Amino acid sequence: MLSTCTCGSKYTFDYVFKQIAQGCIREASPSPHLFLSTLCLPGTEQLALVSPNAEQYESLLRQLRDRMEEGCENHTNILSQDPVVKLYGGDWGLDEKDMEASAATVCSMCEQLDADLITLRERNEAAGLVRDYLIRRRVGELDFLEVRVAVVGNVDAGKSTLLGVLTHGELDNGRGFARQKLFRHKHEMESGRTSSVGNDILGFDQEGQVVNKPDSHGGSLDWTKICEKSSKVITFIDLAGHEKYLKTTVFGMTGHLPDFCMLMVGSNAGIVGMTKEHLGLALALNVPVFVVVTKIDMCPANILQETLKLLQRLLKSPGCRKIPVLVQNKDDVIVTASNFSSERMCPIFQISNVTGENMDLLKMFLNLLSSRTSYRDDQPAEFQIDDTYSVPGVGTVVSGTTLRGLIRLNDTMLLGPDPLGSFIPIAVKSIHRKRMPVKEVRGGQTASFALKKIKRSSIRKGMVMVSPRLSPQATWEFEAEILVLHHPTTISPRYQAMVHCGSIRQTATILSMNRDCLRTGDKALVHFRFIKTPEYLHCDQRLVFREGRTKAVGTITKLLQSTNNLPSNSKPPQIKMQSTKKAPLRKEDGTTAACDDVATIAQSASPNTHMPKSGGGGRRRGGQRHKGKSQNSSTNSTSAPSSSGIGGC
Ligand SMILES: Nc1nc2c(ncn2[C@@H]2O[C@H](COP(=O)(O)OP(=O)(O)OP(=O)(O)O)[C@@H](O)[C@H]2O)c(=O)[nH]1
Repeated sequence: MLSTCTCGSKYTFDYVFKQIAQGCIREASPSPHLFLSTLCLPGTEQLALVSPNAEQYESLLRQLRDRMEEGCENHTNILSQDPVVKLYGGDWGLDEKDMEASAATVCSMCEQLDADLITLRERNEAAGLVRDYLIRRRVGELDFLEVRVAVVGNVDAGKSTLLGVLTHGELDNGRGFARQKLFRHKHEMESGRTSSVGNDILGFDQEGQVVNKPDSHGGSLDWTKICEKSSKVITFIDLAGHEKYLKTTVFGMTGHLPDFCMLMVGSNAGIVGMTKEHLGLALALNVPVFVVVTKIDMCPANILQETLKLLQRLLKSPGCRKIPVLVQNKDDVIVTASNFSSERMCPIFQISNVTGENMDLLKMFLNLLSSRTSYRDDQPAEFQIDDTYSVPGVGTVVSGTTLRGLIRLNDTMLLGPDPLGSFIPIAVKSIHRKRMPVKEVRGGQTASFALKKIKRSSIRKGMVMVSPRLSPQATWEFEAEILVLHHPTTISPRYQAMVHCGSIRQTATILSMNRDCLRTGDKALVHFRFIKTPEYLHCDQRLVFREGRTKAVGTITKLLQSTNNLPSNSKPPQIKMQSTKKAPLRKEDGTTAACDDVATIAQSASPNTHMPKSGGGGRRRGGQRHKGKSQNSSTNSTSAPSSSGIGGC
């Protein structure tokens, strides 16, 4: 039987959070987790799952379906929500017979909903058995649930090492062994520093077991095999910890649309360098954060305690308003994972990449995470481009994230905006998802498309491919409500800084604002204008506005000046970019590409094409920084005002 019905009772989210904040999270009963995961019938105090009548069964089934489709408008399609159900008796615990009967009922409901019932944990309480189950919907043979996790933290926090350990299943030696498998470039091998956005994948099968099996020669990973065997794939967006790569890290956080952010902190170093900066970025973009404290094997106990104390203080501070929860056992994992998307809870893991301590808890947590993106196939499709490639024998390939809708092979989409704000019809020649050729992709999934009859130089990051149903418009000017997080002096009209919004990264000028000038902590409605090209924007999109140490975050409130958006069949004006002739496969920033899917596209087109070895994902290296610089300083043909407003009021 399921627990006492708690719907509509005092166990609200606030109550749950208060309980957690007061350290009552592991109270025997009532557990906050039960509130979130219990199925109940209205007006029933206790509910028999042992032998429900037809009406009860129908009601339970409906609730379970709703839980699985939570957050999805109209429920016309399924969100990848994996609910956790706890089976226990009214006084905490069931005898074995009732437990089996209850489990059989839930199992039959799962069958009806085409889902699997996975045992997470079983324990014996004073009054009997208690079991936690994960209910995971089944996916097609070549399909899998996708969750994106951005990995941030200061230099040397152990980001690349943890990803190496997780994805390759081999512990580190404390001297950079595990991260070697992820580095693809000589300068990274030499400096031990990540310099740009990398992708690594970790697959879980239906039972929640890791499927990654590195090749015994060289330790590379076969992404296609991982995806074939997985029902859930976690894509780690590995970001650079060094301040000089902050712009690339911001791009990774805005352009790669992470569902969650894993903030890494070296226990011996503590909250240093970029830690607060990265945490602030995740908060500004409303990305739920969990913290992983590394190197507990080499950290004296008092230093570790000090780091944890400071971390908890930071998370609870008015700026963060998080509820830190130290994860110490499977119970905590289940509680935090089921409540995580609420954004306020912040689980803290303490791990060692060298001894592997608590790695199982972290893996269990990752397996329980659900994507935050809901999708419906009937929505008009939108795809945002975060990189472009030239693939010999194939042509132009774009990679990015499907924001909504469904894109099928041979669909005609509108690609744009070009510098004049136009969108041109374009046919999708082939689609790859995590290096696997597929026939379609939907909202929330990353993909690469080979496009017909278009030069790579006509495409740039920040462009979109959208359904013609949307009649897209490009925007030069927009209004946003912004909050200045930091500026050394004052910001006034004509100030220019880089706007990061989705995969858009372009300098914009402040034309006007509803205050004379802005200082750190000020909020204002600000009128912006892009300096180079119009962009495809939406109201309510989050943005980051930054230049050096100046930082502001905000939300777009109005699109002000749109361009003529009629799809033009004329050849789009080409943006001046680097030549693509020399290298077999070149990225937009001129470095050799090793994109997830592009490698496969290239190989399928021409087996002799030289590509970096697979494994650990494609790494994109430092060029973005220089590219961004040139963008910043590029001359502008529009009527945008000059940048003389910097700092002056
Ligand atoms: N003893 C010990 N050493 C660790 C642990 N995790 C990482 N290291 C070591 O710490 C060093 C830095 O780790 P990295 O993974 O390169 O750090 P990073 O955060 O990716 O650094 P950037 O890429 O520059 O941002 C390496 O020498 C690792 O071997 C750990 O849990 N215990």
